[in-house]
Amino acid sequence: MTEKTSPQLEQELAAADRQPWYQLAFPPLLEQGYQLATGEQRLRRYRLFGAVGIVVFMLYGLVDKFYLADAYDRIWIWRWLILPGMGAAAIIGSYWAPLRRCYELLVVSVSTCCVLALTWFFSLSHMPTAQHYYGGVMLCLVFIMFGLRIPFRLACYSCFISMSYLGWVLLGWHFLDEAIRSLIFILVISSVLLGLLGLFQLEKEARRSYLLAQALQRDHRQLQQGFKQLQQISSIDGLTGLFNRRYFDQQLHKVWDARLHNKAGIALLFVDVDYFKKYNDSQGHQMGDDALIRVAQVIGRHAQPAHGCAARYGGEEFVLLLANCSVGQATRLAEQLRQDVEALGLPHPSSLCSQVVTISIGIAVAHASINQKPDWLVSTADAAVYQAKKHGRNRIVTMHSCQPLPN
Ligand SMILES: Nc1nc2c(ncn2[C@@H]2O[C@H](COP(=O)(O)OP(=O)(O)OP(=O)(O)O)[C@@H](O)[C@H]2O)c(=O)[nH]1
Repeated sequence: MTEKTSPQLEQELAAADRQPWYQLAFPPLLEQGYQLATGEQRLRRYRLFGAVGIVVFMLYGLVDKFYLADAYDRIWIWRWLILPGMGAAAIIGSYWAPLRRCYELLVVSVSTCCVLALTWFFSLSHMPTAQHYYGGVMLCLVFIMFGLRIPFRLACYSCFISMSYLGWVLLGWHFLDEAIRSLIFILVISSVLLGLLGLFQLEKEARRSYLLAQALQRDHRQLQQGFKQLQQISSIDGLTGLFNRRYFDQQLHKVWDARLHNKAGIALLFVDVDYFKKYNDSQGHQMGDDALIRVAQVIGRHAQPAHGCAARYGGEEFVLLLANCSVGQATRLAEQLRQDVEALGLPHPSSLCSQVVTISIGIAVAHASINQKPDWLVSTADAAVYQAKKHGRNRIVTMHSCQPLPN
């Protein structure tokens, strides 16, 4: 079965296509799908980059010893224990399902804490070397944006909080020249703005790719549905709903080829409605159509879809193909079919053989063989039905190949 695109998803795909360039969120159903589709990948990235980030953050502890020597006593515990511990806890927590819903918030919180801590570290020091620590702040923010690649919206919050605290610290950091402090702030804020712009583009691209993939999947589903409908239309008879001759021909060859090395017999029942021209002439064409539909329904009930098919061969002629069928089984089934049609009791006053609509059935049974073509079944069943007509109609005649057949 091809999966159908839900109308809501269809609408949302169209709406997402018209979204303004600055909008990053999809409509609800699409957004849910996007989060689901990318969730695992993001989680893996947070774990891997988070672990690398923790190691790098701790390595800088060696630098603190020389560059922030006067504040090292207060810093080291944060640098070596508290912040790496928070990071490690967040990574371990990612394996705990209830935490996954708010996991991104946790990642942003921990990484923002690291930026704030870095800013706090150098604000504690009065060594001239401390001013170089703005580079660390920048590095940390770039890592959050392009290493962890957190969502743009959360990155904005993180940058806003970090920049506010940095600005506040720089304002009160009087031992450094005001011009240098302004330069530091401008450098950091401009790199943050450029970073955010890049992150916005990255997220936009990722979302556009997802949208494109969804639209392609939808088109693929629609094509599959259309193809299936076309296949059905091209193989079904419009009046009776049975398969048409085209489909029957294909099935006959398929069944025959599949049983070339099989001992089971293949039976073909050729069914012809008796005196149907007279029925049409007396009852009218519309009634004739109705009678064909009723007869077709009975024939359809005797079909075994897994091993053959029932089809309208043309006009008032039908065929019933039965694989794995002996002469005895085919004859019994044909007799039952004949009786069932008769039992419909469709009045046929102009028939010369009965008061009701009846059928004649020609049966051909054979083993599939490379020395014989499957068309043999059709011509033989046709000849058999001709015999049935000749001998009075409303009867069955069986013919089979000269090779031994199962009874
Ligand atoms: N109502 C209706 N009639 C159809 C349809 N297709 C074919 N027929 C009619 O079926 C009749 C078949 O007539 P014949 O081939 O002479 O066969 P018959 O009258 O049944 O005679 P026997 O087969 O010898 O009993 C023709 O009158 C066709 O017009 C159809 O779709 N609807």
